[in-house]
Amino acid sequence: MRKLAGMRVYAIPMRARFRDIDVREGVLLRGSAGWAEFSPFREYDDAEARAWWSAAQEAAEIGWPAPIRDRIPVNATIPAVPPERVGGILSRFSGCTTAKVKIAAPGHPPAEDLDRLAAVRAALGPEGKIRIDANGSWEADTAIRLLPEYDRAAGGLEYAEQPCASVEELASVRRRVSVPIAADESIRRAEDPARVARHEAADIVVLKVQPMGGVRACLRIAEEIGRPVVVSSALETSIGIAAGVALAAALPRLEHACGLATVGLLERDVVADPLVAHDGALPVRRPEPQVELLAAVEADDATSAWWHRRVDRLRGRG
Ligand SMILES: O=C(O)CCC(=O)C1=CC=C[C@@H](O)[C@@H]1C(=O)O
Ligand SMILES: [Mg+2]
Repeated sequence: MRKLAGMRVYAIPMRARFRDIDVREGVLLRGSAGWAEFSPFREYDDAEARAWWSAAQEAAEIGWPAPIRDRIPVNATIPAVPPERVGGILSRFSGCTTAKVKIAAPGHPPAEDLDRLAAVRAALGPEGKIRIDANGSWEADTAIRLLPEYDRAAGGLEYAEQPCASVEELASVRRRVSVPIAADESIRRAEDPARVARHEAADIVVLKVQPMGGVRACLRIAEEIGRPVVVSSALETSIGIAAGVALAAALPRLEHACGLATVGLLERDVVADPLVAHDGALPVRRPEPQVELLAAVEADDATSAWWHRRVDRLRGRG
């Protein structure tokens, strides 16, 4: 098996479990345009991972469109943790006045979410903005019943991200509740992201560079859908986050804080000057990995072999 020049497989523990992930894994590779990250989640098949590979190719070999802003406002991201952990997690997001809170984790009752939301509101104060993300867990009826309760517990919600799985359910919930609806999986895991717009299923769309196939692909989708965009991460190192920053920097309009401050959820990073929030924003720049930091997060042999096989299949050599 031929190894890509400069290809490194990393494994980095998360500070708190996030979407059932305790250790984030992926590949960093260097091309003529710079370093790129390729980190589709393990359970995704090759068909789904293909768009992530295209995004890495764009970063490595082409680069990104010119920025029109130099600072990206970002939100804090709060995993489904008990309320007493909220303060500690928020402290990793310097100056962020918007928080996205994970809710509806399997096996956890709504009461836990409501306590978490109250703790986030207490920490942010009345001016803060709170959004929630259910990752499509609720039936439409449940969403219609619970969203007003969550709205009250949070002291007002900026929006609810993907409360239900299907576009039809999102549209029906949106017609019945006053909390604005954002679409995430209905964009990034859909054959046709524009269905969200045709069904009037969302007020806001969440765009992630890797699953959507790159910065340019995201810019095209944003134009086609014509809704306000929140650029969010796929839980990358600063190398992958830089692509999200490039998208947020190139969008014609950016009205909401972006979910790009997630490097703080990882125990380590691969660059000396990580893309973490300062004063509630990320700078628009493209950091380079450092040799010693790459060495410190190097995956074990079995993990590395698994990722090399995945990359080889996507490059047509598997
Ligand atoms: O949007 C954010 O604040 C951070 C990114 C984030 O929440 C996610 C990143 C990667 C996988 C997802 O389960 C999750 C999401 O659903 O938005
Ligand atoms: Mg989401």
